Amino acid sequence: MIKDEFQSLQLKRDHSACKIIVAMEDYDYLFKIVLIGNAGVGKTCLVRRFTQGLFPPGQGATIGVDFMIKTVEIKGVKVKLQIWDTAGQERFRSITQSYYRSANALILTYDITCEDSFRCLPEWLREIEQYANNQVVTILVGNKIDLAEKREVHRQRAEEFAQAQSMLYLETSAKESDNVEKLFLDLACVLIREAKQNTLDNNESAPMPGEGKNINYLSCCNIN
Ligand SMILES: Nc1nc2c(ncn2[C@@H]2O[C@H](COP(=O)(O)OP(=O)(O)OP(=O)(O)O)[C@@H](O)[C@H]2O)c(=O)[nH]1
Repeated sequence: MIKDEFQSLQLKRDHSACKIIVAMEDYDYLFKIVLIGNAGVGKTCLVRRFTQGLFPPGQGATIGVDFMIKTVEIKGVKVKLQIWDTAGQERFRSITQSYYRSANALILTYDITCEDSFRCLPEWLREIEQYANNQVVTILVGNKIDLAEKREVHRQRAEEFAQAQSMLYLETSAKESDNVEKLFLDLACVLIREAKQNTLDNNESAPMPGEGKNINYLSCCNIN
């Protein structure tokens, strides 16, 4: 009797352990995506639009780093996206830099209505060069396209800049939900392709920051 109870307990334990393992492996890929860019360009709003389907009223500045998770399915492949939202304010730079290293993708965001946020891009690229691994996928995002009448950065100029830096380019509106889903899903698609080619940086033998290689990601996904 005691033995039976013990066996039943063992079975239950094995069963629950099994369940935990199933839950832990309930995705095919896990990717870390980090949003960077000047304060106020809309990084948090992009993340919240994608993960929660809302545009937060009176969104305050991010303090340090925040993260959210969303699992998506692309052509039968389950992809867990760990999305890190960093503070754009200069005073948090030393904290946020430490998140670049293990990122699979970076979303470098600027505000199309703010020339200054575009002018700072070379500075952000230097940060990427210095702190990210050289296989990171980088996409340049011009946010706030709902404010077309206030546009200060022409699309063509931004596209040319992105192309010169071997980055993908997309314009979004977190407010109107334009291209937000596309941004994350297309990025996931690129990352799946890279993972399949075994070129993602997920291990100790990863190249060190600054070893420098730019990558063109063009074919499988339909960014632009
Ligand atoms: N019109 C419009 N406003 C936006 C959009 N995205 C964000 N905003 C507004 O821009 C302001 C800053 O948005 P945040 O998402 O906090 O910007 P952030 O880049 O995360 O800022 P930090 O956390 O300081 O780095 C907020 O007032 C938002 O309501 C957008 O697509 N359109």
